[in-house]
Amino acid sequence: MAPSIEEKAEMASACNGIGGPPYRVTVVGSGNWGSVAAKLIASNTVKLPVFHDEVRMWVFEETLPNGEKLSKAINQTNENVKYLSGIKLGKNVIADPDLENAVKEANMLVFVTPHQFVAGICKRLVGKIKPNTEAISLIKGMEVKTEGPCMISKLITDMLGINCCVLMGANIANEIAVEKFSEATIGYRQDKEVAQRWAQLFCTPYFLVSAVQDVEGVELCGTLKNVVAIAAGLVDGMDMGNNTKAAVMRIGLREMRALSKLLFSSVKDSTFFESCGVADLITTCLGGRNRRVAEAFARNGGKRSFDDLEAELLQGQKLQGVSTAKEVYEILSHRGWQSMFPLFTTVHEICIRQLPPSAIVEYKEQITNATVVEGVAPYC
Ligand SMILES: NC(=O)c1ccc[n+]([C@@H]2O[C@H](COP(=O)([O-])OP(=O)(O)OC[C@H]3O[C@@H](n4cnc5c(N)ncnc54)[C@H](O)[C@@H]3O)[C@@H](O)[C@H]2O)c1
Ligand SMILES: O=P(O)(O)OC[C@H](O)CO
Repeated sequence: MAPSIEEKAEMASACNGIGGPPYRVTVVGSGNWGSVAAKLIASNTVKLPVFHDEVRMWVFEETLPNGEKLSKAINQTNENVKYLSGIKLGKNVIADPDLENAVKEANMLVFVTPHQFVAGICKRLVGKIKPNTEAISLIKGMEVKTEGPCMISKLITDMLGINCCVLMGANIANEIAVEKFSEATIGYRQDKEVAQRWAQLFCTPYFLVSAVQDVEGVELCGTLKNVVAIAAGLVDGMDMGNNTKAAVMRIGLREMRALSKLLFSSVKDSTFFESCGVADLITTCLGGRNRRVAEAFARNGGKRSFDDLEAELLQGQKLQGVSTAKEVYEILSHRGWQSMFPLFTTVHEICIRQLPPSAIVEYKEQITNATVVEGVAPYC
């Protein structure tokens, strides 16, 4: 049985000497994964004395078809009726549509929104968060600025002046929501203790978390695999079979590793063998949303846009792969690296309908002739 509030306060006071649990968590985001993350976290905060029971979850407010506000519906039903219906989040999850109010007491912030919204959210949070707050980003994506790529964890650190770890992995949210076993990887910069606290917050018997000292490696794995997932979906949409899909995944993994290492020399090879690496690539290419929408795109012969298909098939959930392919393309073209990354380049050109879906395997000439990236064995 979970301890009572009084018992928790007593235990916390014994373990921190100041009375009351020292850590208070807010989840910034409430989409499909955001809601599952809140559920995972809430199941731990009620049990562990170092955390306040309550988990605030910031909701980007919207009006449901019945006229009700989403945040109110979540608090009444204890379910995110739009993004994760049928799953109880835990009574200690409180939906809050007021961003400032949601973060004002927290000293552990979990960022989990589609990557295109993070800069706007952080702008609103400047000067509004408590000193010594720690953050973790579950967001798979990056921004490209004039000076080059900026990972989301770095953007959070730069804009808010707080340390930011990352958590990525083979984590299709709907499967974790029904407590099917999976693993995840935390990437941390220096402070192992902070990483361990995040692991404590997320770990459950069905969600095992490990930590590696490689923020950029972990985050780039989570980000770049979405581009490969688009390629895998295109292959599925043209019924090209398992061998072709495996080939695309292998080439994609190779490009993920090569680009990550070119962008950040600190990235470790071993990171690609963690859950955030090859395992996430596999699950995304088998069962993710990027794969699914790309399959529909190819089945339509590229006649309907990704935006159109995303809106129809995902009902408000967001794809990350199409915008990431564009961001990667910007990096590659700025540096003249397109020929070294034929799969990434071709995915973008298909997404913008400059090339037909079938081009996903027609670029093999380029692969054969591709410049070999330092440290990466030749393609053929
Ligand atoms: N869903 C998964 O299985 C999964 C698993 C692991 C990681 N992720 C990553 O987590 C991140 C968040 O994904 P998700 O699945 O929780 O979200 P989602 O795609 O299910 O939902 C979209 C969210 O964006 C919000 N939104 C819409 N317009 C907005 C705006 N202008 N400003 C702020 N928010 C707005 C919506 O309210 C909703 O909460 C992504 O980077 C994704 O790649 C997702
Ligand atoms: O559904 P996707 O394609 O956004 O992928 C979900 C997760 O990132 C899988 O780990």
